[in-house]
Amino acid sequence: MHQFRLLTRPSVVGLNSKVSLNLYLRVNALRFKSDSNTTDNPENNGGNPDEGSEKTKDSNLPINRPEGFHDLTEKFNPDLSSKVSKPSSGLPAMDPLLQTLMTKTKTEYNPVTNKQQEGYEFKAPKSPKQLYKEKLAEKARPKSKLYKMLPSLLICGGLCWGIFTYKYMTKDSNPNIDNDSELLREDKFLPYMVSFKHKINDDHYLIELTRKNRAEKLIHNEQLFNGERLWSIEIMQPDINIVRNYTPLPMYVAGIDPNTKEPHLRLVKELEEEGKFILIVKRYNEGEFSRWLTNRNLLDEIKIRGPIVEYKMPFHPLNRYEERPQMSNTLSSIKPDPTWPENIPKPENYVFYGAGTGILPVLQLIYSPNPPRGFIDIWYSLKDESELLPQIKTLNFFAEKCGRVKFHYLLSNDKNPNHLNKSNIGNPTLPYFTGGWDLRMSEEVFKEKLLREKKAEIQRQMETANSSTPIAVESSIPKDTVIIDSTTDAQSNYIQPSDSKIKPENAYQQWTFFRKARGDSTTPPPSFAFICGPEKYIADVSGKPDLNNLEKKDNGPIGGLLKDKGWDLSNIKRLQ
Ligand SMILES: Cc1cc2nc3c(=O)[nH]c(=O)nc-3n(C[C@H](O)[C@H](O)[C@H](O)COP(=O)(O)OP(=O)(O)OC[C@H]3O[C@@H](n4cnc5c(N)ncnc54)[C@H](O)[C@@H]3O)c2cc1C
Repeated sequence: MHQFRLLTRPSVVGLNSKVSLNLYLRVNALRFKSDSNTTDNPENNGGNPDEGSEKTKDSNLPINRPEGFHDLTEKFNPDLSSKVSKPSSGLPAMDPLLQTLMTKTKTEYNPVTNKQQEGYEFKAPKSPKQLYKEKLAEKARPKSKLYKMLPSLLICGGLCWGIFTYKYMTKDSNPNIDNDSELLREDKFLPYMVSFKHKINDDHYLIELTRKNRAEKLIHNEQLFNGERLWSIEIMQPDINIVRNYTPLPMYVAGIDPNTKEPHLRLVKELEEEGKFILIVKRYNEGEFSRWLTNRNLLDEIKIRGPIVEYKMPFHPLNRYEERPQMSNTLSSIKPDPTWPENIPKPENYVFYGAGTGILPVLQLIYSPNPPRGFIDIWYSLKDESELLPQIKTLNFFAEKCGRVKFHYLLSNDKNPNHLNKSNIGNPTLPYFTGGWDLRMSEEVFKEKLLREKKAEIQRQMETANSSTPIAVESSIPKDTVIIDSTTDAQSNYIQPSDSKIKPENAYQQWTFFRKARGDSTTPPPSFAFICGPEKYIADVSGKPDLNNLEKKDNGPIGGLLKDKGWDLSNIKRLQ
């Protein structure tokens, strides 16, 4: 019974024939040994030695016939196992070696992984027909999506590469293609077009210029106009290759009056409004360029380079604080100035002497966002009032009403000469800010002011409080502190009192009720002067400028009216 079980097991688990045979022989050897032991032991046979010898005869058959495996399998055919031996008292003990063999890991036999196997099979070469069929089957096999899209992807890639190469190669060769995304470039003329033209009087024109493809160019949020600098543009006349400077104003045409045909001008306030500006051009009959420019028609292209910075406002500590609000088209919408810190030097005040189109730089300054915080006294010499657009006159009036500027119009013609004279020129004063020393000084002034305020507050409290509860205040103020009277404080005229409960709604209210009312209406003395106009005008007012040097620094000696009043090269700027 046991013999049969062991014999059949290799075929069940699928071990290879060699292993089966080996296992079988070893098992039988053990079995026979075990059987012989059993037969030798009369107890195991139920004490019958004859029976035991008979059984030995039967069970020894495989040893007597050792010819081969086939004989053994025949002999131990499973059918023979039905021959049940006489039951013994107990199962025979299993040999430990046999047990380990039986528990050995059973692995599936795989001929492919058998490296020792050698094949001598001859594979006949495939016939052309077979090969053809295989090729067809290969073609018919379904392909991945990417594989199918590969040709289209390659074509697209090739096309993109071709377009890019073409654009790159023709980028600079074709000057008419506008590849620049800037509104203005200092080193290159960019295309603008005439978007509006209006004749102001016989020889003055208003021209609105708009950057070509402006909407695309606004993505960079370029801010051209800022009251911190005075700048102009250079316009090129392509036919005769000459260039002239013009001063753009931060304005654009928002509409046209149907009756007067005059343009409605709006100030450029937001970044989205940039890319447009207006020029006021005087046409000279002998002037080649001004004639060409004023002859341009609507939508004509004009090449412009810039911004050419003519003057940059020097640094002032107030620049770090809130800006002065920009002018507006209505007086009530001009926001009041912020309350600037008291311990900072006051902003500088200026005087501007301009003639004809020479007034335009100061208009650019006061109309731009972040206009100068100081006061500007403006002396404007002009031949005829008609050369001034009514809307510009109105804006100038608004600026005056906010206490930012004062315009003196000097109308002068051949019949009624009214030139700038000595009486119109004031003396220069020292600037409020000249460097770090000023900051230290102003801090001291501020500390003293705080002490003074504290003392005043405590005195008020003492007056109103019950006499039974005196407050010890004097101890908080150092004994050697010098208290300056508020009327001598240089800052007091400039800064609106911070404890004021009524806040002005606009710049006009701020000026009228808070500053002017306190006797602040007098023109503050200027510490810097600008002179701009025709050559002769500049020479008469301040002497002839001389820019013939590498740094383009004005070395021309001071002269004219300004020299007599004590001005020098350090506090003037001649814009020619
Ligand atoms: C920084 C700067 C900004 C300027 N901004 C403007 C501006 O916004 N609007 C504007 O119209 N011009 C402005 N100009 C002047 C402008 O650049 C030209 O000089 C002017 O248009 C004349 O050029 P033109 O070629 O027609 O005349 P030109 O051929 O140069 O001169 C011909 C004749 O015109 C007369 N003339 C030329 N210029 C003046 C002048 N300024 N005053 C009096 N007579 C003159 C002279 O008699 C001269 O002989 C500015 C100049 C500078 C330097």
